Amino acid sequence: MTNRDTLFSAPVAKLGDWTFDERVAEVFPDMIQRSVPGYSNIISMIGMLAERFVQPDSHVYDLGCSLGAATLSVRRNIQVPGCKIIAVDNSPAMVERCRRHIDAFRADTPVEVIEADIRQIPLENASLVVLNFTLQFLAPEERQQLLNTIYQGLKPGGALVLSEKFSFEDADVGELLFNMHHDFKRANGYSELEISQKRSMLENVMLTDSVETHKARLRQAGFQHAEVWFQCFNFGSMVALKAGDA
Ligand SMILES: C[S@@+](CC[C@H](N)C(=O)[O-])C[C@H]1O[C@@H](n2cnc3c(N)ncnc32)[C@H](O)[C@@H]1O
Ligand SMILES: O=C(O)C(=O)C[C@]1(C(=O)O)C=C[C@@H](O)C=C1
Repeated sequence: MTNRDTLFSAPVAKLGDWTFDERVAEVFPDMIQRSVPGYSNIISMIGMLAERFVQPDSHVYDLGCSLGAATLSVRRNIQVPGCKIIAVDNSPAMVERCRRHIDAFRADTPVEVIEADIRQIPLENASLVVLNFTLQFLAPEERQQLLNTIYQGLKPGGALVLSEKFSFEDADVGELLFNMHHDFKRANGYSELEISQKRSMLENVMLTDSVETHKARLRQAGFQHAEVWFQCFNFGSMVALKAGDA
């Protein structure tokens, strides 16, 4: 059973900044499905990427895991000895539901769900790191440091999956894709009021980058290869690779 997102269907007198609180966590599966074009494809394909990249006796990190959708997709798709998935989120409401959600399914690979800030956790022995629509919620000046830490925590041959809402260097394309995203939300039953109230709440807390900016940061962190593997309108996912042992 998923609850329908009607959080912003009535006018809100004082719109504050966006937070991942109890009310958002309660409707999150419906909200993200109706807000992010391609979300369920990305979740399924993260499982396929896991099948290819997860190494024995290594860690998988799901950073900003929310309710654990990417973690579950990874876990469903790997049969690797000695592997552990570490799912991290700093929203207590998300973490509590994530633990229940993960425990509802049986599987061999252990999952540790940690309530913590992803800017502060140590990363080690990783073969796969997932940042599925999370980096965009860090302040832009903090993004490089996290990517550096991820690169250093990855084993040779490891990969980072980085999904984001993108901005575009070409203003006309940017406007088209922004409008297509709004069409997508309308087609999924969101009203103009819901769309504009959410947009204004996200304005200060979700600052998007272009694919070019992401690539430059990934290169700077040390990743030898990075490319977009999925895109729908202004949402997409990149994969960045750390070279294997020579
Ligand atoms: C859009 S959601 C991610 C969706 C999720 N990865 C999925 O695939 O369903 C962003 C998540 O990042 C978390 N988050 C944002 N900043 C964080 C931080 N500094 N440390 C830990 N979690 C953070 C939020 O609490 C939220 O649950
Ligand atoms: O840009 C928007 O309108 C969004 O709704 C995006 C977005 C996201 O990309 O994380 C923002 C918050 C919610 O977690 C779901 C989707």
